[in-house]
Amino acid sequence: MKKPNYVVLTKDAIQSWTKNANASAASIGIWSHSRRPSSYGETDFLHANYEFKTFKDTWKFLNKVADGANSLKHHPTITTTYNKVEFLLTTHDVGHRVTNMDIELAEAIRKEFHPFDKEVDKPAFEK
Ligand SMILES: C[C@H](O)[C@H](O)[C@H]1CNC2=NC(N)=NC(=O)C2=N1
Repeated sequence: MKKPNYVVLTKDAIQSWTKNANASAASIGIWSHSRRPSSYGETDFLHANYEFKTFKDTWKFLNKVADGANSLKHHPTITTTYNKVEFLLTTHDVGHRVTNMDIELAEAIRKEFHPFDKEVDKPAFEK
């Protein structure tokens, strides 16, 4: 399969994206950039946690994300338990760095979350 032209992003470029993305988020769906050792060596990734009202909503969302990832040909690492979802986004093809494709996928995830955003009870001070 043909691979996209990946652009490995600088720390500053990633930071400016997370800052902008998080400006409109409350406590759910905050994106951050981290680096940690893994079995592949150092791994750079974008990270976020999401929360839903029900298990059913969680999987409605996850199925949309799966469709989006398939279209983009870029796939997230997902950990999910009941109403919680954790994403790790990194680009394997360039040695586990954060690229333009991770940002595109993160944007697709953020978009899919919109219909669910209002449903989750937020602490009173955030309402
Ligand atoms: C050929 C195909 O597009 C590539 O193997 C894609 C598939 N999905 C991918 N997903 C992620 N997260 N990183 C990749 O490097 C990657 N590569």
